[in-house]
Amino acid sequence: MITTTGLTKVYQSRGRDVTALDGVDLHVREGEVYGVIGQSGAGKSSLIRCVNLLERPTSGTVTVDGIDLTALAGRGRRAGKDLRRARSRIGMVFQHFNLLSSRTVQDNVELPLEILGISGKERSRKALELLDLVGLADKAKAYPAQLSGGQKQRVGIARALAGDPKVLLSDEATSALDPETTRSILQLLRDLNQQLGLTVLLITHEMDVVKTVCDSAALMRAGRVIESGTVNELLATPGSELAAELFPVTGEATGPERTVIDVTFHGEAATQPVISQLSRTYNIDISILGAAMDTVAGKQIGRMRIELPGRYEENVVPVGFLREQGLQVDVVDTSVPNDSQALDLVEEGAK
Ligand SMILES: Nc1ncnc2c1ncn2[C@@H]1O[C@H](COP(=O)(O)OP(=O)(O)OP(=O)(O)O)[C@@H](O)[C@H]1O
Repeated sequence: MITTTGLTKVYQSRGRDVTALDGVDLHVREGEVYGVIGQSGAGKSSLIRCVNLLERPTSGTVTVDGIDLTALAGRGRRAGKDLRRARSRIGMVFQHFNLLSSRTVQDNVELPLEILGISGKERSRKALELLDLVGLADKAKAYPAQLSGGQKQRVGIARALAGDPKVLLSDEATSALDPETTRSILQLLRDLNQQLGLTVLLITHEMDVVKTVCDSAALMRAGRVIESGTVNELLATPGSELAAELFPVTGEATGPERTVIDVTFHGEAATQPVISQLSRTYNIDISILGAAMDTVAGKQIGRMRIELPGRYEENVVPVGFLREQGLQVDVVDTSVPNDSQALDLVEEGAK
């Protein structure tokens, strides 16, 4: 639904170049909620502003729903007719809501419809329908100043949906909200995604947002995408930074000559008594250093950090046993062999 290829944005600032985006390739599938996470300055805002051509990229292309937006003329307020039409199919939600304080809630939602030249009666019907959808049917005549932050954001979302977009872009939509309101707004985005089949691209600096609502995620640093994939793929990728942050477990080895591993349990594996089987089969004592259960991307996942006696070379077979049970095993000490060397060792151990 959204594809960027080689997206680059270089700003001129006080006579020098600032590279905000450095060749970003992004693929957002139809109907998914895709989160881009990164620290301040990583380039997230530049990315979202380039995706709807509020900023014109220095190079690279942006395709939304099959239309190459970068091929259409203009940018920002000076967009040409074709670009404006394409942009009306992309809703945008802002961190600080950007509501007009002199207009009622209903008139705020009607604004994009006025710009599209829709008649008064039809505008009013559509705005009331959208306010009902976001749970604010009773606030149509209120003014933004009379609303809570969460209600203002609901109005922002209703306004973003006015042009029947297929894509919703969300720029830190929950950053100004308290945790409970954040949860309700994320739930609303999820509901809209499912009810309307809306594709959502959101940027955030909060890992909890990704954990709560995203099907896929990308990690940005210094204008580049460092990692990306579905949340489940990321969680199953050994060494993934996003996975470690989405689902951290801690715990230190209790002494030398120990092997510390993180075991991740997905789906069926979560209910198998693998740790006691491991202990019995190989007659080893296992210490649990840390553990957590959580719901990530709507699925129950468990992660446990355990310690086995002896160095890694002595534990190749038990580690292989865990992997055979369908568990993901990450060895915590980075001095251990890489995956293919580990596989050789498992094969040798099995002989
Ligand atoms: N209009 C601009 N002119 C010059 N430099 C800019 C401009 N906009 C952004 N930058 C620079 O580009 C880089 C990326 O900024 P951007 O706002 O895209 O990052 P971000 O990840 O969204 O950060 P934040 O969460 O703080 O908004 C930063 O170094 C920033 O200073």
